[in-house]
Amino acid sequence: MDHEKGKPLFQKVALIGIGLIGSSLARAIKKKGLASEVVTCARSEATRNTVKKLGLVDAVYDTPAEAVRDADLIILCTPVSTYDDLAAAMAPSLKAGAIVSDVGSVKESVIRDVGQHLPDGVHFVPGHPIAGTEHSGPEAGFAELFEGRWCILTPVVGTDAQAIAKVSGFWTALGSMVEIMTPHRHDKVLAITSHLPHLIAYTIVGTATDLEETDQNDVIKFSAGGFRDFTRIAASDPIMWRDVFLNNREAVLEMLQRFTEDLTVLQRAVRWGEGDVLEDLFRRTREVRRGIVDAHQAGTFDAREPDEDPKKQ
Ligand SMILES: NC(=O)c1ccc[n+]([C@@H]2O[C@H](COP(=O)([O-])OP(=O)(O)OC[C@H]3O[C@@H](n4cnc5c(N)ncnc54)[C@H](O)[C@@H]3O)[C@@H](O)[C@H]2O)c1
Ligand SMILES: O=C(O)C(=O)C[C@]1(C(=O)O)C=C[C@@H](O)C=C1
Repeated sequence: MDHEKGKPLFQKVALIGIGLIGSSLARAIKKKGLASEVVTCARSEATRNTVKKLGLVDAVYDTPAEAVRDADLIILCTPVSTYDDLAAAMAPSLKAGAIVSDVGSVKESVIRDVGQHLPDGVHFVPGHPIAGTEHSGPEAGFAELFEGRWCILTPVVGTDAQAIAKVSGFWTALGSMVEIMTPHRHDKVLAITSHLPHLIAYTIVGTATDLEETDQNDVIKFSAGGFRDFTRIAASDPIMWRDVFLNNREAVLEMLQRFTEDLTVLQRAVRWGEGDVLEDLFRRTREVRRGIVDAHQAGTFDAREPDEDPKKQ
């Protein structure tokens, strides 16, 4: 379903949560004219005032129930452990035919937590934009965040095809490329491509900061290259990531097990001076990186290099 320029895809969009992802959506929807009205809700008066000051939406409510009234599209944009309570709170106020979606970084638990509360006649099309930064809050968002990025949709079998097409058209209009997959596959793929890298970054930065004070000072002083890249990832929102690991436990543990075995092989190679083992792996991984860069250049992959993102410096 293509977005006809100048014609909104939805009358009213309600964003539940307005941090990095919610505020980026608000900015992008406004910029591209995808909705006649965009509203949100926030728990604290301070956040409501910030959102008003930034002019991100048409109205800011205190509760999700007020925000979703008459909305055609509702997108949950809070940490995934909040979804259960939020879905319960907003369910009685949803209009018939409304589409509920989300941006959560895990999908099986979200389908379980949200799906149980939605009334008949409301469509649920779970989503996950593979786009973000280490920053959080309403000031951190930007309208271009989703451009050239993948958005994965994980509707369950039997979901209304028109609702899926509308959500897919919405992300395409935001500049994303859309892929549909099962929630199980999503959680497994993201466990290795996103969740484990974050866990490793949190670990390595934690290990470095647990060193004796003199070593620690040098770590900070000389952190220009690889370590600095890890610190960017390890600066990501603690609550969001706590919730990811609590809600994708099995897939993360499976990937962590494989990772630990591979790390042990490398540990052994270092200990016994097995240069060929190290060189062989490093050659293979360099090819993976080159493949990703080539795919970027051919436009068949995530179109933007991370370094091009001004908010990530
Ligand atoms: N940050 C990323 O890189 C990224 C990328 C893709 C998807 N996601 C997903 O997007 C969602 C939001 O992440 P974010 O990066 O925007 O986080 P964020 O911390 O920037 O924003 C979350 C917002 O939700 C609000 N919030 C928390 N609990 C709430 C509640 N009970 N009711 C109302 N508001 C509440 C917070 O106050 C905050 O403003 C998460 O589910 C995350 O998994 C994040
Ligand atoms: O680029 C980053 O800073 C991100 O961490 C973004 C990233 C990722 O791991 O790729 C993080 C979490 C998401 O759910 C999707 C995207």
